Amino acid sequence: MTWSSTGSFLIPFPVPGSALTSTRGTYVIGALIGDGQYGSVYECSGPFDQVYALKMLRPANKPYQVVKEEWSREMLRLESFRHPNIVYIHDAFEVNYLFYLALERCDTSLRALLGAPFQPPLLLELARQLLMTLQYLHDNGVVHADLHAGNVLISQLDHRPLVKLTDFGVAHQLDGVTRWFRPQVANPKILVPELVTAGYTTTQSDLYQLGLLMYQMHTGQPAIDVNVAYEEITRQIAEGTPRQKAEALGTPLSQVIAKLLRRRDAYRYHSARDVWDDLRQLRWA
Ligand SMILES: Nc1ncnc2c1ncn2[C@@H]1O[C@H](COP(=O)(O)OP(=O)(O)OP(=O)(O)O)[C@@H](O)[C@H]1O
Repeated sequence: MTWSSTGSFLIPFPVPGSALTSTRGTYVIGALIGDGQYGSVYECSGPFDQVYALKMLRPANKPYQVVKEEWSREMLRLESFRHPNIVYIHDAFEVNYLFYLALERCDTSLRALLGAPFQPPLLLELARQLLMTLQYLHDNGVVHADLHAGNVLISQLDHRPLVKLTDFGVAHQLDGVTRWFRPQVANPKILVPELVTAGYTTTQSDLYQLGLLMYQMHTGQPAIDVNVAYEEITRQIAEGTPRQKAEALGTPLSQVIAKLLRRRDAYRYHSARDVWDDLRQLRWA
């Protein structure tokens, strides 16, 4: 049995075969799909034998009340969205001091597909769906702020790939302002220039993160080397290395990616819609 330390008490994590009951019925835990920084995701079977991805928020030594607030925020946010490219939430519940979200089970994540250059039609289709999703979020004043390849899930992989954006634990409601001043983040996967140099995030930060994803889909390589010290990562970002790498590619798509990766958020595309206006006109050799 796996044990977790949450401050003063030890709480057992669920194991395959165990059952968890919410007001909507019983969920039987299956295999662990994966672990992230803030959660563990299990395959599970729901009250009508449907398959879900059950995300358990990892207590990670945070006080009970803090974890509960994070879970509640993510649940309310997911419940408020109605978009075909945002992962669907079916249930949310607490069992034995642990918090769960029963989510639509997707086939894979973008992270699992990266490693070699994507064929242009696939890249364009994934970018189109991500742009449509970001425009929806930004129109509703929400910054995702955690747009890395592990959070871009994909369904119907064998048929017509359907993007499902997930993980709104960090997402922020801008409430009329354009900049969200926030504590520095430790996760190099989600750093953006304005956060590194001025301590804020904006809707255009999501476009920068999309630029990083598109660069990697286009080349098979990350635009930022994250296997180095944190200071070196922030230096690459502050000095504009990703944009320079994109420009050096010299392909039609690379010009769009380079504009997404501009250091100054004001010089990037102003909206996801503007990005698609350029992308749809690209001609591939
Ligand atoms: N609804 C889902 N369907 C299928 N797989 C999922 C689903 N949600 C998450 N996963 C997978 O579970 C794993 C863990 O996800 P989680 O969101 O906890 O962390 P992460 O995205 O890997 O990293 P981080 O915590 O840094 O964001 C990932 O491999 C992710 O692709």
